[in-house]
Amino acid sequence: MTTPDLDTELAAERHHLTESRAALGRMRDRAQALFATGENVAGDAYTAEQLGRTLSKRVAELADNPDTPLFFGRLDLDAGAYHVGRRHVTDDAGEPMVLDWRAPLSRAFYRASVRDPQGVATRRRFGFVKGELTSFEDEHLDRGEELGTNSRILTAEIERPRVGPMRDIVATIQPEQDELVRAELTDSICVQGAPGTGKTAVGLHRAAYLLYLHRERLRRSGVLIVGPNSAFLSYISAVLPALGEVEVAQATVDDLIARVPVRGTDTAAAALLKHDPRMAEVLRRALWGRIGKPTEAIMVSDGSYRWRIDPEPLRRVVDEARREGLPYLVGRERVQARVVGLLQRQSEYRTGNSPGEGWLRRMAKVAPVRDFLETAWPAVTPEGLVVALLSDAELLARSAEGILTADEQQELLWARPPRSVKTAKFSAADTVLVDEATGLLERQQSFGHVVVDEAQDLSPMQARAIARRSEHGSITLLGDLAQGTAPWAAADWRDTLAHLGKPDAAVVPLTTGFRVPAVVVALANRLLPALGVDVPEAVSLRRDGDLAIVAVAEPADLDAAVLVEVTAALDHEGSVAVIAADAAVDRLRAHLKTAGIPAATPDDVESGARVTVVPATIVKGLEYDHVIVAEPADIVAAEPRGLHRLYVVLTRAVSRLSVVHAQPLPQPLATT
Ligand SMILES: Nc1ncnc2c1ncn2[C@@H]1O[C@H](COP(=O)(O)OP(=O)(O)OP(=O)(O)O)[C@@H](O)[C@H]1O
Repeated sequence: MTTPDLDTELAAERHHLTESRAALGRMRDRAQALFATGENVAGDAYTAEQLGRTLSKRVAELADNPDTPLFFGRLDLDAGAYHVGRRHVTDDAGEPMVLDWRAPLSRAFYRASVRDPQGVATRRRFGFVKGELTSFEDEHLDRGEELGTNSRILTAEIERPRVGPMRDIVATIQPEQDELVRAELTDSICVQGAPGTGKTAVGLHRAAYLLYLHRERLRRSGVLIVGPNSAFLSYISAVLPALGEVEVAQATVDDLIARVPVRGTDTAAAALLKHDPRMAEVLRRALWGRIGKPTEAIMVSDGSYRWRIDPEPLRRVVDEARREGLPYLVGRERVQARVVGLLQRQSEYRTGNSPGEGWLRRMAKVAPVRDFLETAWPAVTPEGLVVALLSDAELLARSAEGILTADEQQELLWARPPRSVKTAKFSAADTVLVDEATGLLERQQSFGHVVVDEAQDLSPMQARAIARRSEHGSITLLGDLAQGTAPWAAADWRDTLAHLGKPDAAVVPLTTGFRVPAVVVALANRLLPALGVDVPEAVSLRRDGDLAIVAVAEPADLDAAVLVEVTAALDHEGSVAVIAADAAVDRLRAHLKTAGIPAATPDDVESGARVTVVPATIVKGLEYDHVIVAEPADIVAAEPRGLHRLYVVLTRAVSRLSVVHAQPLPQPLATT
């Protein structure tokens, strides 16, 4: 840095920060005032409500968090200097004081380099402590100076202790991440990245970026973030609001398809089969096989008239509607409307008058038309279709012929069919079948953009459920094949992309790790050859960090050893997590409690407790400064893809990892 008078310069920047905060405050006051008077100016109740909603959103978007810097960088271009920050701030004359990080001009902040300066003479990064500007760092690109990942401010940001929910990374997005964040709305992309390479961060920032660039369009169609579980969703839930985006839907795949309550269970084999893409074709056949060939005429009495439609034209109506390839219930409505149309034509011919709306509605419901529809194109619900398929061996055999073996069909059939659709005890896997059936029956909402995190665990049928919700939009798929723990986890992204209906999406790797220290990555990487996937190894940017392997003599000593590690970790700043096989979680939590250390659950990101005890099966996507893994052999033994689970568990640590074990370490870790 070669600034003539650092103090004066810093004072000037602080002044600009104070002024910008004040200007943002005035922008918020104006929005607030409009919000307060909105009801008086809007004509009717509906417009008033719409306006009120827009304005209250606007007020929320303009919220200022005093703990985060309003701007974090400055670009000196030929055309002048711009501060780059979380949102646009303008002075009372409308002149920019802070430029939104997503504005086209801000792009150079992330991408400019000595080789390609993009008009930038100097790039300045600011250091902050709790929203107070404390330092800055200049790169004079025009003089060939470039810090890259050696930036002190970037390093401090990456190494800062993690407490509470996930934070945004707008100040330090790296060039290869920025390329993904700013990809076109029409581009569907798949990011394969090792643990901690910023996939989640990239996905969330991409959502914010797209909303900025295509605000109106995406407000109408919506942006959806799909994550693996509710603990993960609450961990990431603060990022988009901090970026001023308060209106993005976040859901797990299960939330998305939750049409029926889950009250039943499956064998592992049946669940696997229900997530198999062959089931889509079986369901399709079961549904369309219901359509019958009209053999009888329809006769309708209408006052003194009698109308008749012969089987032949009825057959034509049904065949035509079938060929149109519409969702089943839309097709049914078509058939109904066309049959009424045929009646209408007869009536017009005979009476010389056009019948009114009431007549058309009545004809659609008369018994002969209803009876015809019930045989030719029967009504059905998604739940009804699934119940029928899983209860009726003959229907299943007919629908699955040449697709499922007899054994597979047997595996699917309910041992005791429910008495009615209402009393059916659907399993979690049945819900994907019900969703597939829904997609066959009716049109589903398609979002403008869908971000899917931890996508390696999507089953083909879950991928199809997401495909239906992004049919007219694009997707960002984020994941790591090495972290696939579901029985149907993907081995190749091309398969998942095909099921998602985006077979041509680019698969882009991210390899620089921002979370896990190099010593810990080296340990976790020992598992990679045993995981059976072809992925690039992570390269950690972090040289700090500690790893301790603690062997105890007896299983009975394990909890005490974990307690020692937790106590030691509490001497340092940052969050502490004990991660264990699910079955050991209650025991460990009780042990800590007896020792006077209350532990939070992972759902509770706002909890004041510094220690969290986390079941291995829900730790995916989360991170903690100090991680204590209790008995890795139990984590591996708990499930078929236990080694993959252990890989996930070991890569949650930001600063320190302690592995406490009484049993021998799992094979790949034991070899030193
Ligand atoms: N450019 C960056 N600057 C600062 N911190 C970053 C950057 N990129 C990522 N991080 C931080 O690194 C950590 C890991 O990021 P993130 O959770 O997005 O990784 P991931 O690839 O989704 O990991 P996993 O595979 O474990 O789910 C987070 O704390 C994130 O804030």
